[in-house]
Amino acid sequence: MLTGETAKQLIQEATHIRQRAYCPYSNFAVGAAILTEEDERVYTGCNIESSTLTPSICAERAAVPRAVCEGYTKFKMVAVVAHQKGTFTAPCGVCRQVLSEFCSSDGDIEIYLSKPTMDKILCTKISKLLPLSFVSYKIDSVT
Ligand SMILES: O=c1ccn([C@H]2C[C@H](O)[C@@H](CO)O2)c(=O)[nH]1
Ligand SMILES: [Zn+2]
Repeated sequence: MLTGETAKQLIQEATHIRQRAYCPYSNFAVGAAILTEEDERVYTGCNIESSTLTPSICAERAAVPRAVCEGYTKFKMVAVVAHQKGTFTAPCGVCRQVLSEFCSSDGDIEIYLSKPTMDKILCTKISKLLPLSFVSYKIDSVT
């Protein structure tokens, strides 16, 4: 359970798991941490690559099954940590779709993008990263 500066603690958890990244093909290590709405649990993941590349899994999607298998399906916040010069590392399209499945009861997820140094942190939300996602597409609300 996180208290106090929750987003920063979540970024620290993502930074920690990033050390476990298995990324011999890209050499690009990513860590992700999910804070659940229920019980404020934290579940983390790192990217895991395959020599055949296609089955590689992103850090965000490595963290999701750890939360869901423990019974947590409402995500309040997600932190993503990588080290890319001059830009933030944002979740890929597939991860955006997967995360949007598990929005908290307000219908959104806060997303924090950071480097391990935390010198700059970008705060956004899944509804901004993936507007009109498949799960939120309600035919009656579109005129
Ligand atoms: O948000 C992201 C972006 C990229 N990657 C991984 C996929 C691949 O292993 C490596 C290079 O794209 O980084 C993630 O895990 N999360
Ligand atoms: Zn991804």
